Amino acid sequence: MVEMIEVRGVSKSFGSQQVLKDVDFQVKAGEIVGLLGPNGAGKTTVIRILNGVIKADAGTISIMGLSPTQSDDIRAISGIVTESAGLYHQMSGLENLEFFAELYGVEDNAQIKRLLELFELVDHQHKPVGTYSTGMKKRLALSKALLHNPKILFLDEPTNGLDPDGIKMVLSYLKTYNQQTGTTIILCSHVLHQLEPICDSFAFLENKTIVEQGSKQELEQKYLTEIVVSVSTDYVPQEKTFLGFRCEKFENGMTITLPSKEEISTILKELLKHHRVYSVEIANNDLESIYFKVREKINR
Ligand SMILES: Nc1ncnc2c1ncn2[C@@H]1O[C@H](COP(=O)(O)OP(=O)(O)OP(=O)(O)O)[C@@H](O)[C@H]1O
Repeated sequence: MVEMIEVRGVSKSFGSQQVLKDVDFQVKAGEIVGLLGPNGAGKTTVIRILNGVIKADAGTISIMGLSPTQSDDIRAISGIVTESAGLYHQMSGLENLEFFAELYGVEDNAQIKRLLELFELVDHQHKPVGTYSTGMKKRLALSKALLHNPKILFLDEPTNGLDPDGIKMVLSYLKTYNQQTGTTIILCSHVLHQLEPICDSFAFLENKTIVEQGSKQELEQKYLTEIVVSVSTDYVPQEKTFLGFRCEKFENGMTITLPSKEEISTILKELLKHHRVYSVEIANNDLESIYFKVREKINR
């Protein structure tokens, strides 16, 4: 995959407050990248700089070979969804899309119909947007951002305000859209576990800079120095170790701490000689656990 976005040494201050310092990251074409960090870390600021809404104080940025200062060209190849979706509430969903399609010079008449179908808004297209649920508004805002078939989609906290069903729905639409069209998607959020299933890679923004970037597999390899395996079994450990590995009992089983995944089969073989095993799960390889490891390392 080729680099779609290349950010090098970007810094930004608002007055005397430095928000970004030497930010580096890359995004490959067709990837879904999660830009993750706590509240106030500067995620929105990064998105606004990439879009040319505000200017960086230092550093270089290339978006498909363009600089964010070429804002018209950037707008032509990208779409953005922010918290304030910029929809007209007194107009219907369809009228909103027709209005913005004309504004963006979208000539493909079938595009609105396609998006209404993709985001399951056909039945609601004639209702005023003011009567839409938060989830429907998000889906309409996504449709609006995708009217001109952008190559890159920027999403600022796309799941904010949604209930669990709404979150699942919006994220699965995004994944489907990415797979169907190959559109590169950058989304920022402070809710790590939500983005884990849909992102190909992650960039962690902390202490004003990107402290780590990589795919889940790359991050696991780098940060998971031990594996905690949760085993549901009828075996009840009497000791604090099992086959020499640290273990702890819980109601229907035990957790065992192993130096690597390789030892999982060793402990299972031994257990299955005399006991039943109902499930085996790695308990510490979720994105949140890895993120805590990254933070531990940088704050050391
Ligand atoms: N236009 C501005 N003028 C002054 N300060 C600003 C401006 N925009 C952002 N900031 C400050 O920059 C910091 C980073 O803000 P930003 O919105 O980029 O963070 P964020 O990571 O997106 O946060 P959140 O997760 O809460 O949305 C905050 O301290 C914020 O107050």
